[in-house]
Amino acid sequence: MIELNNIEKYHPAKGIKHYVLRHVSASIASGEFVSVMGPSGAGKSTLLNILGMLEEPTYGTYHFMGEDITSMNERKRIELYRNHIGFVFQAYHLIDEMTVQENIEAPLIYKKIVASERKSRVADLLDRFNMVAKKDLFPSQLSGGQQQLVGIARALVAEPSLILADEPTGNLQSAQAAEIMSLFRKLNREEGITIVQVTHSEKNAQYGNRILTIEDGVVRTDTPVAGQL
Ligand SMILES: Nc1ncnc2c1ncn2[C@@H]1O[C@H](COP(=O)(O)OP(=O)(O)OP(=O)(O)O)[C@@H](O)[C@H]1O
Repeated sequence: MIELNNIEKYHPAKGIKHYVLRHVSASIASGEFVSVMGPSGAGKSTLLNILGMLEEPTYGTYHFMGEDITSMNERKRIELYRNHIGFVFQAYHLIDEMTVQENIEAPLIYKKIVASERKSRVADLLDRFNMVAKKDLFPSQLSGGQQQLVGIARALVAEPSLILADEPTGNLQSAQAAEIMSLFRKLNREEGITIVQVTHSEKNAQYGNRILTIEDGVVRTDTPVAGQL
């Protein structure tokens, strides 16, 4: 599903190249659940943003589902993103002025999906996540764990093949974090959704099948998880 070949990313500042990623090559197969770990500032979020087409690498190539993203025009890239990728953020990034229901529905409006289909998909997700009673509340009226469930429902509503999650439980208590990780495991195992998450938590990383560690922009280790949770 994902093939990164010799990816480099730097930000020029005062004539000096500040490298964030160097010589990153990696492949992720469909159906995997991969955790990206490493110290603060190592380049994890940058890597995830490149995978999610939110940032472009300075050099190297990125193939997603067989297509070369690095040489693709923006319109096609956005279409590929909308059809295949769901992003989950640490800080949820919900729209404060929209209700739970409207937040979940938003990606379908961008995809120009008709209202009846939108309503039915949103209703299914609300039901699945036990949030029917909360559908008319605003994000500020929910707990952190509930807000993240809405964030995940919004990522799922367009039926993505890949979920990218940047510290999805970073703002949550451990019980809520475990609930979110169990949900990811279920989506991965039962629905075959590929997941790549950035995490600082050893425990969260054990829910996946593989751990990539990054240090100073370089992939240091790539190891399977023994005794996956
Ligand atoms: N637009 C930018 N301009 C200059 N430097 C940047 C920019 N974006 C990121 N960086 C630098 O790139 C490096 C990697 O950032 P990144 O957010 O990918 O790290 P991270 O591993 O996700 O860190 P954390 O765990 O703290 O979130 C950091 O040193 C950061 O300061």
